[in-house]
Amino acid sequence: MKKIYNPEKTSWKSILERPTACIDDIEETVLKIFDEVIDGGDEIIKKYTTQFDGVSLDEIKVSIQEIEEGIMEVSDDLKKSIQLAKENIEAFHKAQQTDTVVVETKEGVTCWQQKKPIQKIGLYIPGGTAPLFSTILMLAIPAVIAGCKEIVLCTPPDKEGKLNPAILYTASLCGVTKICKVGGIQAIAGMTFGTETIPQVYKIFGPGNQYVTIAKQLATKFGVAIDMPAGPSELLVMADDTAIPSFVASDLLSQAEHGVDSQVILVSTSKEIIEKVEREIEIQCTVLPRKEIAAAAIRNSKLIYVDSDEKAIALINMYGPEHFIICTANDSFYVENIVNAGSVFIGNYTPESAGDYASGTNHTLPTNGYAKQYSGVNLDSFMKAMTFQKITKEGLLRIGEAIEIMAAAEGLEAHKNAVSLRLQSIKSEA
Ligand SMILES: NC(=O)c1ccc[n+]([C@@H]2O[C@H](COP(=O)([O-])OP(=O)(O)OC[C@H]3O[C@@H](n4cnc5c(N)ncnc54)[C@H](O)[C@@H]3O)[C@@H](O)[C@H]2O)c1
Ligand SMILES: N[C@H](CO)Cc1c[nH]c[nH+]1
Ligand SMILES: [Zn+2]
Repeated sequence: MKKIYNPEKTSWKSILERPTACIDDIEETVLKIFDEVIDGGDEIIKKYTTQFDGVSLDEIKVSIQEIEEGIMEVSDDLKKSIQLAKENIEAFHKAQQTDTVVVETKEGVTCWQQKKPIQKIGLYIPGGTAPLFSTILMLAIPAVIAGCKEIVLCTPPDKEGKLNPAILYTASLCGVTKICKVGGIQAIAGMTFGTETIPQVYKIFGPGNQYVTIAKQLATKFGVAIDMPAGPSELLVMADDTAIPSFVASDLLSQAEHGVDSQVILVSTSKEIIEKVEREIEIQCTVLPRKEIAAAAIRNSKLIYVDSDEKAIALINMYGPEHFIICTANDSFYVENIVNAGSVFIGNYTPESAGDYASGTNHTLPTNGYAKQYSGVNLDSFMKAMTFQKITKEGLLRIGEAIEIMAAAEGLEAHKNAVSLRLQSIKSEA
């Protein structure tokens, strides 16, 4: 891990650099695959699945038999754990439902706003190096609460062309019926343009590696909406000398093991804590099954010493981490002053893994600094806020003249007429 003991001597830009590839590096490949999928549909999806996932698929859609067999393979312990997580995620996302907002802005002029579900959505579930069935909970649960009608799920197959049983169990538990064995850029192309098997959707959700994330971003040029750029995982821990080094190291490694392009950062006001955490990372990393991946991500990562909380928070807000853990005595300072982070974890006993799986919050979060302008997935992500209005004759008499004057000032005579004709009619009745 790169050690930075004096941020004043290093440019903040270089401190905050991320290892993710930039859009230009991948754009050409994505647009080529998009073009081919538009013309060739399922055949092209299968061709790229062979190229990138190393498997030749007979069928893209998972059959009912495959789902039933998968469900039987999942242990009771895992089923119970998934159900506990589901309860918490459901409770937290149900509580995000809002009532219709109704306002009579002037007597006779009633405006209201009501949320309506997005009818057709696509869920991308990462599966390149680990089958992230927990992401199904994070996406399908709010989608069902919102009332989305058509939910398609895409996730990469393994080398035998199969999906992990826990993916099949969780999808079926959450009410997803159409599951496609396709990942990467080709999955995003399928859901953006539609193929014989994969339905075209209005909005694509879900995290993924750089290929998936950049494909999602480019897909928006073709009319589909996306939740946000949710790419390689990140964690920033702020620790003072009340932090527990082994806990901090375990949190940093938890996000480092996601992928070689993940990045984890420790910011601390204690040089001693930095040294201890660094040693703990070395010890804990060696026994991890994914130690090569974690070690590669750790090489992208940084240990930063700062001499004040004010400097620390300025740096953290400039970085905008996906996950932010606060392990300091004065945690309220950071809670009050953090403005750019996807999800915040407070105290020595709030591991980031809790939010990844089971506390109730959503783990699909903005990365790469996008926490500055995007929220993580939440119930509203699956809905549109539609507005309605109803105006009585009396109401139009109250606001009509203002509309006429404004329309005339914009030089839009037809707009003015739409009011004037009605006002004349009302006045002639009186
Ligand atoms: N931000 C979030 O909310 C969040 C949540 C969970 C996971 N993640 C991230 O999701 C990612 C999951 O990555 P993953 O790779 O395990 O699974 P993935 O499903 O995102 O990607 C796998 C796919 O990438 C494609 N691919 C691989 N190499 C390619 C190449 N050279 N060219 C074109 N396509 C290629 C393949 O088609 C493969 O199916 C990790 O980076 C993890 O950190 C982020
Ligand atoms: N930490 C990931 C989001 O960056 C989510 C996840 C799923 N499974 C384990 N972790
Ligand atoms: Zn994780």
